Amino acid sequence: MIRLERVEKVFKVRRRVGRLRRVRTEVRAVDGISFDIARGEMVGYIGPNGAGKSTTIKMLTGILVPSGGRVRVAGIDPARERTRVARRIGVVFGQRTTLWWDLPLRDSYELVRRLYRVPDARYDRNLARCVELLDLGPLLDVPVRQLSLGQRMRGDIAAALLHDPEVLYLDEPTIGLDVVSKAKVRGFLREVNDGGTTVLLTTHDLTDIEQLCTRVMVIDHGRLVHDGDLAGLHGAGDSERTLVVDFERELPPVRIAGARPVKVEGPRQWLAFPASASAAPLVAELAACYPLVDLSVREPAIEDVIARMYAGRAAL
Ligand SMILES: Nc1ncnc2c1ncn2[C@@H]1O[C@H](COP(=O)(O)OP(=O)(O)OP(=O)(O)O)[C@@H](O)[C@H]1O
Repeated sequence: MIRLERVEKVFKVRRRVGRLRRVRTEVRAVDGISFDIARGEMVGYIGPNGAGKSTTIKMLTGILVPSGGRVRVAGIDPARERTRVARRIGVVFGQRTTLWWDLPLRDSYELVRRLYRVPDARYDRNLARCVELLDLGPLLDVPVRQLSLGQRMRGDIAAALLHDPEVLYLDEPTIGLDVVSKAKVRGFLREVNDGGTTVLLTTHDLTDIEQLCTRVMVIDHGRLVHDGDLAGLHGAGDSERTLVVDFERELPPVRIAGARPVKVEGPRQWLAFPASASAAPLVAELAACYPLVDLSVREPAIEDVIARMYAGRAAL
């Protein structure tokens, strides 16, 4: 469905040197990336800030023309046939809305319908499904500017799906959302993918990846440094997850096999354990041996996982 062959994107920029001089330099935002994504896959695309994720997605939509290599989406070259590719893809940028700010959601959707010439029956069916699964009913007549971030995000995701795209690109779809909204968005994306839509998901939240993607690609300095499952990524860098545990009262740092105490703050304690291991036996032991009130599992930051991955390689 998506094929990249040695794709490059080089930006020419002018940099200030000293007070008066400016020199021309190049930024290699994407530096020879190749990958294939099959129809129906849901793939995570992660990396630190400035790694080249957005640039890749912009080349997949045809907004940016590659400096080298070959891009195909559903067999189409996006840079040459931008309108044709637009009918096959949906895009959600978490940080920006594609909706009309002053219009109610319903009117924005109507404009999308006309823009893509979506047949009435198909539009009605898709809208009804999004309204039901994303709880948009009470929001349809509210102007976009009055929506909360989580509501707006759900509105944006629906707008991207009304024309039945075969491929969905999501750039940080859960950024800034509370736990409930995140769960709603993730549940919906799972349904969309189960329905056969190919999804490429960019995120800084490893929980998104853990809950949604069987495959994750990591980009750093414009290069692909990992393509495999999340456990493989954690394993490559010996990264750690953290159990955040609330006890009934203050306790000395608890010691259980397979985890190490990291921090104690009143009745709350943080315990690190290998990210590739299951949390279940640790939770069972804590529940059996200590006065447990609440517990959650935190994923490591993507930056930490990548730093550990490099450290692991350097040690080989
Ligand atoms: N239009 C542009 N002109 C010049 N340089 C650019 C342009 N767009 C991106 N870059 C540079 O290309 C590199 C990759 O940027 P990109 O936005 O693709 O990263 P990203 O992985 O999406 O980062 P983030 O997680 O912060 O969104 C960065 O060094 C960035 O400064």
